[in-house]
Amino acid sequence: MWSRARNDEPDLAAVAEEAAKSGRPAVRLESLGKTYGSGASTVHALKNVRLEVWPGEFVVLLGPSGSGKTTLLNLVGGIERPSSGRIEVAGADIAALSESARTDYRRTRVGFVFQFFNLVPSLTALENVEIIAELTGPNARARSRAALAGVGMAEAADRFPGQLSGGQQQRVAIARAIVKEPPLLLCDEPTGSLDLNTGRQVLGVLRALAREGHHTVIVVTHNSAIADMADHVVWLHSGAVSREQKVDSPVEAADLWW
Ligand SMILES: Nc1ncnc2c1ncn2[C@@H]1O[C@H](COP(=O)(O)OP(=O)(O)OP(=O)(O)O)[C@@H](O)[C@H]1O
Repeated sequence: MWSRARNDEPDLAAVAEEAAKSGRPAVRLESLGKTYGSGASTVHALKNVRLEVWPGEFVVLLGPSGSGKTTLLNLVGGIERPSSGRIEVAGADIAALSESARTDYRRTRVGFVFQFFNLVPSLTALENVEIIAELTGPNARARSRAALAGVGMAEAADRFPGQLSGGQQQRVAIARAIVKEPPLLLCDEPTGSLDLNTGRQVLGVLRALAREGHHTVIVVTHNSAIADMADHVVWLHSGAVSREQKVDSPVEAADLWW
C-alpha cells in the first residue's frame, strides 16, 4: 500500500500531506522531455515542458493530433518514464521512483478515465467498481457504493454495462477511477464517444469532483469547447506548451455547446 515507506522509497502519502500543508502544486513539471526511438527516427514528443497545476484545479489540455497530450498524461500518471526533467506530484519526483514504487503510485495516487469505458461486461456496475476497490483497501463494497453514489449512479449498481447508456457507463468508469480516492484524476478524451448531452453530464461529474476539493482533474481533449469550463487551459504544440490561461469564471458543464 502507498502509506508504507519501502526501503528508502519516499512514503508518497506522507509527502503528499506535507505538500498540501505547505501549499505546493499538485503537479509540477520542470524541463520535461520525452523522446521515442533513436537516430533518424527519433520523435521528440515533449520538449522542455514546464507546468504547475494546483490542488483542486480542473485543467484542460488542448492541442492538435500528435502535439504530445497523451504523452504528457502518461508521464504524469506514471505509465511512462520521461527522457529528461522532473515530474513532481504532491512534492515527490515520480520520475525518480523505482519500478515497484511507481506501480504503487499508479495504483493508489492516480485515477484514469479513458474515451472507451472498458467495463467488464459480465460484471455489474457495482462489481466493476469493487474489483478496483478491493486492490486498494478494506470495505470495498461500501466504498464502491459510495463512489457510484458520488457520480449519480447508485440506482444502477446492479445493472450490467450492456444495460447502461454510454454516459452511464462512463460514470461507472469514473466511479471505478475515484474509488481509491486518488488525489489526481487523469482523463483522456472522456467525452470522445459521447453525444453532447451525456458529454455534459460526464463533464459535470468531473467538475464536481474537482470542486469538492477531493481531486485535481486533468482532461486531455481535441474538443476546444471543453476549455470554457476549465480553471486552467494549457495548449500544446509540437511537444511544447504554446499557451496557458487561467480562467476566473468558468462556465458550467451544462452550458457547454459543441
Ligand atoms: N510509443 C510511441 N512510440 C513512438 N512514438 C510515439 C509513441 N507514443 C507517441 N509517439 C509520438 O509522439 C508524438 C506525440 O504523441 P501523443 O499521442 O502524445 O500526441 P497527442 O497530442 O495525444 O495526439 P492525439 O490527439 O492524436 O491523441 C507523436 O508524434 C506520436 O507519434
